[in-house]
Amino acid sequence: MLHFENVGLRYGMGEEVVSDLNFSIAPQTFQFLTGPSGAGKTTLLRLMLLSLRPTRGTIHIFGRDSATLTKDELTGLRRRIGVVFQDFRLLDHLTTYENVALPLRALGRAESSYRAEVMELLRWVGLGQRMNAIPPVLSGGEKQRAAIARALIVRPELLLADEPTGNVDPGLARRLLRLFVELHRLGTAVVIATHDLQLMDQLGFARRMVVGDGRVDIFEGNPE
Ligand SMILES: Nc1ncnc2c1ncn2[C@@H]1O[C@H](COP(=O)(O)OP(=O)(O)OP(=O)(O)O)[C@@H](O)[C@H]1O
Repeated sequence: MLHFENVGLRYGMGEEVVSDLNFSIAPQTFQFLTGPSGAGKTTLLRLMLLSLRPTRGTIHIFGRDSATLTKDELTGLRRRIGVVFQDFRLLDHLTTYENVALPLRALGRAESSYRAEVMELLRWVGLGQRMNAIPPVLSGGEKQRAAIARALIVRPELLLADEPTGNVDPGLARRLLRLFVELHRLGTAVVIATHDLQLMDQLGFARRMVVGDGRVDIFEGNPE
């Protein structure tokens, strides 16, 4: 579903942050993206989302060469991707419930068809009591969980998450990881950027993509 061929990226006139990347993300797979701070994990996630264009090489997404996509086509493809970024990007004037329901509303679904589903997911991520709160009054960890719920609610084909358990305690991190695994089992390809070795060790089957020195080394997980 996602294929990088000789991809390189530099910001402005700087050195290449990543060079000659060649890898694929297959449907229904689970991978961690890891590596030292500043190695290029966020850059790689932004390339996968096509919010950054490679300075060289090609990226194929859902079978299409990203360089040939029109703006509308790009918007259509992005709807198939769930994203959790470090700055959450919640809408401050909407409640937590409304933020999470937004992608379903955008798909034209009637509220009666998704209300119970949204509430169940919010309870699962520990926001059952915060459904009517607006993001400015949520803690960092609560915002992060709202952003995760919003990314998961449409069961995207591809999920890209940047440090999704960075602001929560270990118990909740394990619970959120279970949610990502469940999504994967339902058919989503999951990419989680993390520094958390303990978290990665909990999923022996997950592939590890280690970013460093501009390259990505891939270590396959154990068979499930
Ligand atoms: N918009 C930008 N303009 C210029 N340089 C950038 C930009 N964004 C990132 N960089 C540089 O690119 C490199 C990779 O950054 P990136 O944020 O992808 O790393 P990271 O592995 O996600 O780091 P962290 O783990 O600290 O979040 C760093 O040297 C960073 O300073």
